[in-house]
Amino acid sequence: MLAGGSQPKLSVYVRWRRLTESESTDGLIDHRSRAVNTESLLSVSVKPSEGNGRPWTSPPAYKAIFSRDDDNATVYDDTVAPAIPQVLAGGSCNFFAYGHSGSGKTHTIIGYDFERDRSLGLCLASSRKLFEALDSLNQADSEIRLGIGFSLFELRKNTAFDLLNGRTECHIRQGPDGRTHIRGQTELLEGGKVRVRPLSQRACWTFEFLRDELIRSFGRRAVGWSSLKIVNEQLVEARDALIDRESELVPVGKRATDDRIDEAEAKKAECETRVAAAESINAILRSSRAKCLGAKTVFVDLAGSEYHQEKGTQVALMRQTPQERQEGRRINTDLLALKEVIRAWSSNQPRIPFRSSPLTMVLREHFLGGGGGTSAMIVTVSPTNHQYSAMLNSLKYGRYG
Ligand SMILES: Nc1ncnc2c1ncn2[C@@H]1O[C@H](COP(=O)(O)OP(=O)(O)OP(=O)(O)O)[C@@H](O)[C@H]1O
Repeated sequence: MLAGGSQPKLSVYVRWRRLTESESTDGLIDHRSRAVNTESLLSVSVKPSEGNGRPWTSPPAYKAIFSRDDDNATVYDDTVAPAIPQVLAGGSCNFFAYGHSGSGKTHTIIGYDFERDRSLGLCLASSRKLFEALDSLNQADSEIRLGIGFSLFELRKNTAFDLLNGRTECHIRQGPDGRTHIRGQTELLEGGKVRVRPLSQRACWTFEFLRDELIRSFGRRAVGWSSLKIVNEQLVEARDALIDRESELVPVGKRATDDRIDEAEAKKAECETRVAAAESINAILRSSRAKCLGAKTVFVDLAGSEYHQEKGTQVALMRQTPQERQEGRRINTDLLALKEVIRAWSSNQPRIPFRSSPLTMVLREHFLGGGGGTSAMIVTVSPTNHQYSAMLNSLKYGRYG
């Protein structure tokens, strides 16, 4: 690994993917990194070893470059480990993996080998460290029991799929409080009550339980299309309100007569309950002796960057069906919106365009709820010549951090 210096608001890292068994070492991209001085960020120069791709040199933009030989534990030590004290002090941190399909985003964020500690993805390595710290806090104070509330969902088009709850479809809405809410279906119950299911959050008290839940629910993601996965880990306490958010019983103001709920009343009741739930959670957060309670760590495994096109650029894609083209356009909109949000947020602009896409709406509170936390993007790239243009696209996206 090669490391640079200074601390921008979003740290950007580059990770070269290890070669797979079917890839030969011929035809590898020639790449070098350099820092102007020890304080500066690194600049990367790339050119294909054969073929006619143009050489390119980035401005100083990257905090560190991970080589093909660096494993997940090395990436964790440099990117997430420094943020753990911030999370334990109540801050919130965001980590994104950006890159073309097959470049190693899921390998980095989730991991594929759960038996070897050094292979755990960033979200599991982080929760393992957090559990070690929480165990000490729990032992030191018998009146508190801290754990991690974890949620996992996939974002496709305008819908979030709750992977902890059988891949239930959830809708992304902006509430009157300006915050984004991910809500499942509204069901009518007996006695004129409505159940509004928010995105599930599983309370975990041990690392092993969280890991097994993640492995089990991760298998429920859609296959065959490059999708976007978000893992959210929040520090919680074993008092009811935080854990019982999974089902909220809301009395409907007006009893339904012909099996149809008065929509306005249901919406009002939903809103009131949400406010009440938020207030009771806030009361717990305020009264708790644990200053880390409520801190969040978010890991985002972005969709394949080959769909990302800036105006005037052309990226060659395989032959696609109309449905794939439509989904590709949606991915492109999300990635472009995220880039604009990062750009505005990193340069402290007064207006950040969070409402431009469902992805940025969902990430809004994570960007704004920083509270002394860190944000980082790991740009994953393949070292082979035939993925030169996709690799270049990814490096260029990451230089704006
Ligand atoms: N740094 C690495 N070391 C070893 N194997 C890797 C590394 N990066 C990726 N791989 C392997 O390459 C394959 C593709 O990686 P991965 O599934 O993480 O790609 P991806 O970017 O998430 O792709 P997609 O966008 O299609 O989901 C996997 O088999 C993964 O284990």
